[in-house]
Amino acid sequence: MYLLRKYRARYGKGFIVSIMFLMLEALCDLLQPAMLAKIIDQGVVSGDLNVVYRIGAIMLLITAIGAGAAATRNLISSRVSQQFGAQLRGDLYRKIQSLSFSAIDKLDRASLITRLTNDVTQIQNFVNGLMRIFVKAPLLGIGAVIMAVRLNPPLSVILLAVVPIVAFLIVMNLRIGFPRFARVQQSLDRLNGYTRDFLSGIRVVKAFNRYEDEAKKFEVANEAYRSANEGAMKAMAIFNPLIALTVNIGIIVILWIGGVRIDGGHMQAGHVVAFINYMLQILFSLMTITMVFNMFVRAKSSTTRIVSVFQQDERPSGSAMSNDKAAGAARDGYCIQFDNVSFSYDGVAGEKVLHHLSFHCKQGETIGIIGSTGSGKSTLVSLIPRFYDATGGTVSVLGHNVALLDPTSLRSRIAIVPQQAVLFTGSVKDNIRWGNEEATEEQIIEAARIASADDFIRALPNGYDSLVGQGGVNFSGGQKQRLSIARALVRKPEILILDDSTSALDVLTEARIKGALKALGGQITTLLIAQRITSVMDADRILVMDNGQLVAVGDHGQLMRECEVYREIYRSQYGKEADQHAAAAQSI
Ligand SMILES: Nc1ncnc2c1ncn2[C@@H]1O[C@H](COP(=O)(O)OP(=O)(O)OP(=O)(O)O)[C@@H](O)[C@H]1O
Repeated sequence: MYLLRKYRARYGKGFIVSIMFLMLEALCDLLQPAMLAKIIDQGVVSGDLNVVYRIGAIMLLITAIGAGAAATRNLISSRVSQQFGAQLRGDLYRKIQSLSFSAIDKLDRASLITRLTNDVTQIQNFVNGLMRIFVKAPLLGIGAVIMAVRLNPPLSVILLAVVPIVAFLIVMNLRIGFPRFARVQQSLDRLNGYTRDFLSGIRVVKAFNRYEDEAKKFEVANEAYRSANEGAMKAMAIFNPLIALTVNIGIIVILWIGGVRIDGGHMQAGHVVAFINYMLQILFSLMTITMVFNMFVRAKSSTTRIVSVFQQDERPSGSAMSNDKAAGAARDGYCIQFDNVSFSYDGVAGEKVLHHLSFHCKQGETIGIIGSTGSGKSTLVSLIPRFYDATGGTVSVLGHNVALLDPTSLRSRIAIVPQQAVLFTGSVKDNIRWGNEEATEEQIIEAARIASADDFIRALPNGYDSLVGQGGVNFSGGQKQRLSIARALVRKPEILILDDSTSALDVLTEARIKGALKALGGQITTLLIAQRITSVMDADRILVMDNGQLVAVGDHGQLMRECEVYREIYRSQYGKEADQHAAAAQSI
């Protein structure tokens, strides 16, 4: 119903025109057996060739009209269903892009791919089926019953026995088929999930020689998919022949009774032929209805899956951020401020990942964030661009409470370089420009220079026009990170978040990038998450995270004197010398 309402206005007209041609086609089909009866009874049996020619010509004309209607209907239905499918796929894609991060976390990525491809195709096929055969089948079925009753009321009693049995078989088929087709979709999701995991981790699989295990996992999923499909097909394989058998028994009974009645002079041979034709039309329509109901069952489970995406929460909304860059910061002097912030991925009642954090930083400062793995560093920075909303306390950017800001407007001020560098297929230049479509050639080169990427890009055979393979396969981890940093810088952000995105760089290159950022003279406020203590040592201030708590804030010297967690991290990375360094720091 949801999809029907959404697309009725746009495709309703084409759908109705197609159905009208379909009705014309069904009418032509229905007239044929009655005319055939006339040819046999009035022409062939009485040897009147004129009747044969006259009615034969009319039959030809009706056939031509039917064929013309079928061709037109085919053209319209194909166009309407293709356009509908393309729009549904596009709308779903846009919806997925607009989903909030929590909604994306809830939906399995592999299942999103199946929804965008297979599920949309199922619905598109069903819509096409509706316009091609579905409406024709009941029309033809009901029309054939009416024509048969008009032709010979006593013989049509046989229909009274056949039709209810077949209707019962169809209902049973649907009841058994629906859960089976739903299982087919679920197993396809799992198969897609394994395929995606395997392909994205193919290097690791090869490095660990895990082909066999991965192949086995795939086989299990593949086998489950096969068995689910087989189960669904079995239901069809049993019921369709049962329906055909019932109708064929009906035909035999007609032939038998018809023969007796012709012998007794109560019926003409042409009527029996026409009656059998109508019976075959009824069989065709019932078989078609079963087939389309099966399509309906698949389309219904696909529709449920697609509608559940459409009903997910979208990105939160809010008011646009003032364009006056200084205005916000001037109000309280802080670029970023966390005030008693708590957060849980499962809403207010869920287990907290961040506990009552409070800190602030001024415009142009560099803030290092360090802490053990899983301590909440990435979660903390993801609250700044409103990827998630804090479940307690307030996060402010340039003096504005982010919970009241429009995320697009807020994110236009922020650039984030994620842990996993993501590159797209295209040229190096395109990849950097992706951060800011309006960036000039000079700005791209400048961003690459600050990110220490300019040298290696120029050394490539085609420089900035060199091609990046899918997922950046032809670049090293450090090169990918530098290109990602350049992409972030070309946005000219006020806030730059580097989420462990210098981990693949050697210390020297990392120092060069930090030096170049510093040389920008405080235009950018930088939050730098790092595992290596050397990465954050020279930051203006360092936040030390432990188990979702902010245990200390200070510069390196201060933390070495006052923070045991920080000293512990230092010790773990510097070994024995660390204690001497710590002692020296404490004496400062
Ligand atoms: N999308 C998510 N849904 C649910 N829990 C999550 C999600 N992302 C992270 N977590 C959980 O939140 C906690 C903090 O994770 P986070 O990624 O912020 O830590 P981190 O300090 O950045 O770790 P690392 O240094 O390993 O990247 C972890 O317990 C993690 O399992």
